[in-house]
Amino acid sequence: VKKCNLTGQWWNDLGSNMTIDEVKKNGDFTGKYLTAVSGSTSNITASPMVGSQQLANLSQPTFGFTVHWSFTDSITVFTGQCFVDEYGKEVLKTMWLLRSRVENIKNDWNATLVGYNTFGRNK
Ligand SMILES: O=C(CCCC[C@@H]1SC[C@@H]2NC(=O)N[C@@H]21)Nc1ccc([N+](=O)[O-])cc1
Repeated sequence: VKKCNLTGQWWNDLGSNMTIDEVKKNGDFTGKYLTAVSGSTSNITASPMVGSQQLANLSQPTFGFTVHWSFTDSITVFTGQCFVDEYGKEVLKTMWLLRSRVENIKNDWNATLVGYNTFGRNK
């Protein structure tokens, strides 16, 4: 049976590193996210994340998680699915929304970035 266990270390195409702690019986998990890139001038530090995954069929689960950036006033939500590729490698295909704080509601239109990241088990 193909299996994608989210627990452990992941690296994405930007070089960011994420560590997911044990996945609880209800699918919830916590972890730490160290981004390799930032649009903020602050020094990058590790940030806490919380998330959850589907448990229905343990094969190739969908999931989501939220990163509460510790160094700048913004939040990113990721959502995606874990796949096992033809070589048996686990791959996380994700899309994200990055919401930055803006001073004025007039700037709300310009406050959310969207993108995608692929994560693997090696740097
Ligand atoms: O920079 C930030 C917080 C860090 C975001 C990293 C993003 S999350 C999606 C993508 N995948 C990664 O692994 N890393 C990137 N916040 C921010 C950005 C821009 C501004 N801004 O004012 O332009 C303010 C805060």
